[in-house]
Amino acid sequence: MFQLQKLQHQYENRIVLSIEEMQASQGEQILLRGASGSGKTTLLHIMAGLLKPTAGKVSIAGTDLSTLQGARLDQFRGSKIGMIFQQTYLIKTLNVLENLILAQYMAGKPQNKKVCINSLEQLNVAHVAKQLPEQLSRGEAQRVVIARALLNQPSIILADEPTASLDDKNTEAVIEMLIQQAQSHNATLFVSTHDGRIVNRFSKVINF
Ligand SMILES: Nc1ncnc2c1ncn2[C@@H]1O[C@H](COP(=O)(O)OP(=O)(O)OP(=O)(O)O)[C@@H](O)[C@H]1O
Repeated sequence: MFQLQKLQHQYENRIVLSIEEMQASQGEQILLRGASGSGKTTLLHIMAGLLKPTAGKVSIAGTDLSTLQGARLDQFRGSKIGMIFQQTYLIKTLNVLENLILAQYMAGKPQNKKVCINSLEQLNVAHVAKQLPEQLSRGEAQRVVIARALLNQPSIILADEPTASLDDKNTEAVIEMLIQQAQSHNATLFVSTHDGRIVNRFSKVINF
């Protein structure tokens, strides 16, 4: 369901990423492991359609991302891809619930408060629904972002260094949560890391 072919990316004429082929089947959980600067964030941004690769092709659920642009790409991303990136992209002036409703709107889905609250409940953060992003602790913000990423039942979840700067206990909890949630939604999960602590939780590890 996920396929990447002959992918290459350059920043200012410097090749930072070059991958011949990568595939994942539905529900597979994959760790992208590499040192700082090896290109993990670049790859995840390309997979999310946020960055256009210099060359190559990315297909998600049978759709070649390069065939989508503008609103169609936004809608595809919103409905098929759950993103847990280092920047949370939560809108500061909207409360948590409104941020989730916005995510439904962006995906072209009906705006349904109950579904949003349910998603927050699954991550144990329904109590912060009325709070603004700046009023959340880091752990709460991370759970809210995961709840939002899962809201529209994506077929693929992309998490960029979700355990960066977390202690061992929280690292375990976040990875457990991501794996569990991906499993229950039968979503394909890609997690990038340079954190050796989480390698054992994944059956497939791709080294950069
Ligand atoms: N916008 C940009 N313009 C120029 N070079 C960039 C840009 N973004 C990233 N790079 C370079 O591309 C390379 C890969 O960066 P990237 O952020 O993808 O790596 P990473 O593996 O995610 O690193 P980290 O683990 O530190 O987050 C690095 O050498 C970085 O300096």
